[in-house]
Amino acid sequence: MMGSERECEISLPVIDFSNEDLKPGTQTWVSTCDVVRGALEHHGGFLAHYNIDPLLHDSIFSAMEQLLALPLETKMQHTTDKPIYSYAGQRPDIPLYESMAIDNPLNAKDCHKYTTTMWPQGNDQFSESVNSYAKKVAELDYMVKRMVFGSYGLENQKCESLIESTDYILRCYKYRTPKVGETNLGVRPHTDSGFLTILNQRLTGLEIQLENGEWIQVDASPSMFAVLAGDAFMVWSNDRIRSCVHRVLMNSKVERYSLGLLSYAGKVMEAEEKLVDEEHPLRYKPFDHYGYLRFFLTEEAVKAASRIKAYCGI
Ligand SMILES: O=C(O)CCC(=O)C(=O)O
Ligand SMILES: [Fe+2]
Repeated sequence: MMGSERECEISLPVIDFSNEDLKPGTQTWVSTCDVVRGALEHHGGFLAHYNIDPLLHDSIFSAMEQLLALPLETKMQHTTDKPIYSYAGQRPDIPLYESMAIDNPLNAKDCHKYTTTMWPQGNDQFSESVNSYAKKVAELDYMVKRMVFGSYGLENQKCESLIESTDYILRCYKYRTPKVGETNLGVRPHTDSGFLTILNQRLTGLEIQLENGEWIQVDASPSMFAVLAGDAFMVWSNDRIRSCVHRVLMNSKVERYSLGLLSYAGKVMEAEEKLVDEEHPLRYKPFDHYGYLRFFLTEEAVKAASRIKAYCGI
């Protein structure tokens, strides 16, 4: 199904990224670029149908179950110098939630290093699954970014240099089931602080808020990926694209696992100059993504109506 321009204004399109005809230069590519951009401008996201090898899907999810089943002290080890939580959880306001981040999962050596921190005796299956899965989902990330650049009429070279200076994180989420009387809130409504987030969930629970305020439940399927713009994409696009509001509700009787490939700008980034004009005056100062992540948890940020505007809005 390919939503028309009108359709993607009212609902979240499901875009088929496994279509063989989806190659730069084809008519399908050109029309898909516009649907991708339309969905990101209206809702901050869309759903992507993207096939991954079922064996890889099974192995990455069992790898994540193993990881999150490690003792808390093991999971809480410091694994990155970046200002991100390598382990997040044990929060009284969202007691069901836990997550762990693997820094630079596209690099086999970094996957191996992370793995030996968690399993000093080694766990090749874990590090290989992480690396293969991240590489496969990164292909989708590149395609989406190329399409957005294409739809705005920007040179591909600009996209290549953005991708080159991008840092990736693979974050895995686990939600336990609520106890009697406990909230079923997994994660409260929020936008992500990154550039683009690509989520795949093992069980339903993820919900996306449309432009009109309506909440849409995302289906759980190995080939269904939610592609969500984060605050940095909003900065880059000078507010043409909005960051996607989403939340997680635990409505199942078993633990829920979900996986996200998150991208961050590794270099100071400015709003794309071609997206600044009289009708769209410059809205942001140069943006230091890691500076933003450090700012993100300060009291000033928590109090702000918009954290990104508080950090670098003009
Ligand atoms: O569990 C999920 O699928 C997404 C979690 C999420 O949105 C987040 O932690 O930022
Ligand atoms: Fe999120």
